[in-house]
Amino acid sequence: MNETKKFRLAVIPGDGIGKEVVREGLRVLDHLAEESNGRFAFESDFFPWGCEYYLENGSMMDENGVEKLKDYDAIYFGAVGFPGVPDHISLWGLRIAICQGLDQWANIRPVEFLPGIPRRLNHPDVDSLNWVLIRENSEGEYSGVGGRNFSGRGPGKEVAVQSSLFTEHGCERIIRYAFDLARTRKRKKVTSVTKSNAQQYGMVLWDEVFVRVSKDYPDVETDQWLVDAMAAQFVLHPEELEVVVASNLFADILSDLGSALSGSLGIAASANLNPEGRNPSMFESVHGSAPDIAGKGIANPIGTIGSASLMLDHLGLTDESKRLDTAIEDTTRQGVLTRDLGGTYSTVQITDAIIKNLSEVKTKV
Ligand SMILES: NC(=O)C1=CN([C@@H]2O[C@H](COP(=O)(O)OP(=O)(O)OC[C@H]3O[C@@H](n4cnc5c(N)ncnc54)[C@H](O)[C@@H]3O)[C@@H](O)[C@H]2O)C=CC1
Ligand SMILES: CC(=O)C(=O)O
Ligand SMILES: [K+]
Ligand SMILES: [Mn+2]
Repeated sequence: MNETKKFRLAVIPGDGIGKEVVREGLRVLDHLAEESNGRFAFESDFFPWGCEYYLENGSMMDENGVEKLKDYDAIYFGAVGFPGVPDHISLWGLRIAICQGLDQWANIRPVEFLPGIPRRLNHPDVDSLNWVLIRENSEGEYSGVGGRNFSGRGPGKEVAVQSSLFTEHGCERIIRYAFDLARTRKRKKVTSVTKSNAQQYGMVLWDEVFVRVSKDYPDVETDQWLVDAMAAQFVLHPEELEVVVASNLFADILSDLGSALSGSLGIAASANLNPEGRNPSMFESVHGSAPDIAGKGIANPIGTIGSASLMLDHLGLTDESKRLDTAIEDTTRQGVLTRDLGGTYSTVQITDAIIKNLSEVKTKV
């Protein structure tokens, strides 16, 4: 018998429902490893980083936390943020620290319309819709450039500066990524989203790079939109969307819109990739820690389980990834849904159903 292929995972459940949904994702991964009969295995190390850790230790993660993560094949992440710690401290101290620290510059956020889910979008093609948002994940509006409390100003006269930073290199690599991805899809089309009428420096640079790079891909159709109109396009003409590339902030907002249109924020998966493979990539749901429903056992685990599927694919376990996607689809088609989708099933029951369906699709794919 061949030697077992071992994958080392860094698991960071984080805060709120992050902990509840990562637990479920790991059950699915363990199930897949078990039924592989020793073909592969996951070795998971847990990192208790998050808001509780911050309240005890004064930082969101270990001082050399990002360095520690470099030893792993992949990072499986829940969500970060909880009342008691300001959101900008928790987000910058953990998720952004990891994404920027490990140069995970491509955030892939598919928008998928699963079967059996009440439709929020009244569109004739709704059952066949799917597109993918490519979010620039290293700079732009989340570059952290700015400041507050400039000297000489008293109460009531504060000034804050929050700048966006766009580099030609940063724009080019994410735009090329989008074009390369488009070439693998049925419809070869990339839509670029900016706001270069009002943001006349960084976004104009982005537009120029987009036009230049597009010339290397004459086989790929292109489209350019301003973000306000694109928000409407998501609702009015989603059949026009295939690969959509946008800046850090714009794609962040558009991905929540896309997931809501497809049913719920709870079903959206994502991958934070370092495409060169110099550092591990990180897989997490699109949603946050949802303090409003944390601890109730009702969070939808599909976004995080779907992110495990993206991780499997990234690790070369492509059959397992496809089977997991099929099992998720079977589960929603059977009407096994959490409350955010109008169902009554718990977080754990959704996972139970996915695992059961996995056993049934073993022979199908
Ligand atoms: N990548 C990350 O770790 C992210 C962290 N956050 C943080 O999360 C915290 C809460 O942020 P919010 O703006 O409330 O966004 P959120 O995504 O946590 O929640 C928004 C709404 O969607 C619902 N929801 C989200 N995920 C769900 C799921 N799996 N199942 C059912 N319902 C779900 C929540 O109950 C809430 O009503 C903040 O601290 C924020 O900074 C927000 C987004 C991403
Ligand atoms: C922070 C956040 O909202 C996101 O990464 O989607
Ligand atoms: K998340
Ligand atoms: Mn977001």
